[in-house]
Amino acid sequence: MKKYIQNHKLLLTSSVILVIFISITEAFQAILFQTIVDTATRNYNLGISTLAMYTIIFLIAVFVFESLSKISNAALNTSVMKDYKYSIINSFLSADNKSKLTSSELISIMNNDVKVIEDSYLNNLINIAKDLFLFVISLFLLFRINIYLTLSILVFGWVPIIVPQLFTKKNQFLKGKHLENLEKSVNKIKEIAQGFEVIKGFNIEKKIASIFSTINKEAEQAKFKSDAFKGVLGAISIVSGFLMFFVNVLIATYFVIQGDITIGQMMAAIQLMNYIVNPLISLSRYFTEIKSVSKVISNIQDKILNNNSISSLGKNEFSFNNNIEIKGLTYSYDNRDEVISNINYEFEKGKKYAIVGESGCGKTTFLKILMNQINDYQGEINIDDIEIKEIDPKSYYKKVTLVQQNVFMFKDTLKNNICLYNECTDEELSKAIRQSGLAKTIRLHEAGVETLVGEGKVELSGGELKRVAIARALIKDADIILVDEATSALDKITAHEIEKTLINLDSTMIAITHQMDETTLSKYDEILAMKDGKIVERGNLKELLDNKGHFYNIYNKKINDLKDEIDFALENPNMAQGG
Ligand SMILES: Nc1ncnc2c1ncn2[C@@H]1O[C@H](COP(=O)(O)OP(=O)(O)OP(=O)(O)O)[C@@H](O)[C@H]1O
Repeated sequence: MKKYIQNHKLLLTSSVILVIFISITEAFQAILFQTIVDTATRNYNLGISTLAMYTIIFLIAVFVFESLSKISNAALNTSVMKDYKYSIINSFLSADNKSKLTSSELISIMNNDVKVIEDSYLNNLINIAKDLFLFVISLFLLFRINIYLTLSILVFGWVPIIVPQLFTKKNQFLKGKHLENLEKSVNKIKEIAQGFEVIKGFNIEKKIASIFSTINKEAEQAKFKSDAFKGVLGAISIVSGFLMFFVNVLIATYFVIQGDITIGQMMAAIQLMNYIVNPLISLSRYFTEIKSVSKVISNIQDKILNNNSISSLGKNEFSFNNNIEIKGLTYSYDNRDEVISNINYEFEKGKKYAIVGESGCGKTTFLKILMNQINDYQGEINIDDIEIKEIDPKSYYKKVTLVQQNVFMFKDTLKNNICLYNECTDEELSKAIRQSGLAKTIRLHEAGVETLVGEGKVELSGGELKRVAIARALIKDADIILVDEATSALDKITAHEIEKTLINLDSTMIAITHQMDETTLSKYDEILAMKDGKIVERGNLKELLDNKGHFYNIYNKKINDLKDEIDFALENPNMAQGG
């Protein structure tokens, strides 16, 4: 956090200078007060107009310094928090997949933790500067009035500082619990918003509302405990402050009776005592709050800002002219069972490969490794003799693309969703639209490529989303397209069309497919049949069917499943239509 504040030295300096001026004007109020009272009690001989003029100067000074100080503080807050939030998002985007936070954790950090830091750290730093100056100036002025009063304050003044420090740990603990529960509550709210249709569709509104109610109750209770403890802590500070204040008022009264100070000086001393006592109370609170929020700051630092960026891994430029050679590729999540087990294979440039296999055999994991999303595997993956880990990920992602099962859409225009905020010419865009088969969709909407899509806007069908993903790959002129079940959740005709579109592209394509129809599969140069993390068979469709091995079994099972589906639909036309 210090680094972010230091980056705005000018604003920090102006904020500190302005609070010094505020402290001086506030302390001057005591002197003005003393002058007025001593004039009233005839110790001074000043006219009312002179006193009025002093008062007006004082009011103008307060207005100018207060407003300038607030503006400067706001500018400092805005600039520091802007940089801090940017760094968090930047670190989130540079993190590798393993150390990435979940979306709820990120939202919670950006909404809750950052706000706590702004309120309890940044604002308190300026408050500390202000109170410190007010304390020093007031002490100096009081010293000039009476040395014994000053000494008494210096002795008793530590009470309100020391007492709350005894409770810092408990305060930190309660604040931590509050944030922890708040995060759980945010997660649930997000789930409710995302799962709206499932909740309605299965009539579980009441159950979900009741689960939320429990989580929300816990969050509110944790907040209450933290606020209540903070309140009691504040009360303890205030009482210790009052104790010190009244002891000193009594001492001042004694000096007036003795004739050592005037009534005006006593009034000024009381005012100055306020300016000494109050900062002492506030300072201890500010320090306690800063200490408790430092845990939140170090948490953000550890969780996200200290993440190793994946861009620090490889340095070589990506180039693909020959082949991808895989040797002894083995991988297991968290050192458990092997999900990918000793794969040896060679993909050749320009060819189309289909990966088939039963659910859970490791197809997606294999693709994630090829996509450089997982890089703690054993074995080697060499692209034109350069190991993927040695290739600069930025240059890799320029030419390798993944068409995922779920295509994420930004709430923006179709054009921006295809070009993904990169410059792309009208010709490039039209070509990508034509080749991906999106032209019909775009013609349907009046605004064409400027049509707003995404949640709450035009929602694209499953097939159209897949076509957007293909258009993205075409726009970046990808050398390698990895496809993770591009046709899942699509009807047979659309699925067939999408797969046909992909097969007709020039790029090298490695696609997980569940399309067990002869027409599609026969178009692939090679089919890889996977089982238990291994490639157990390879060859073109005819070869694999002739082999009558693992692929043959999967293929036949799918065909039989399809036949059963058709028979069921014929026997139960109503149910089939409904489902
Ligand atoms: N992030 C993860 N952490 C731990 N285990 C995982 C993780 N992702 C996948 N697995 C496990 O690894 C195995 C292979 O999963 P993978 O998704 O690669 O299979 P798949 O063949 O693509 O399955 P499907 O066809 O159902 O998508 C499964 O047992 C799965 O539970």
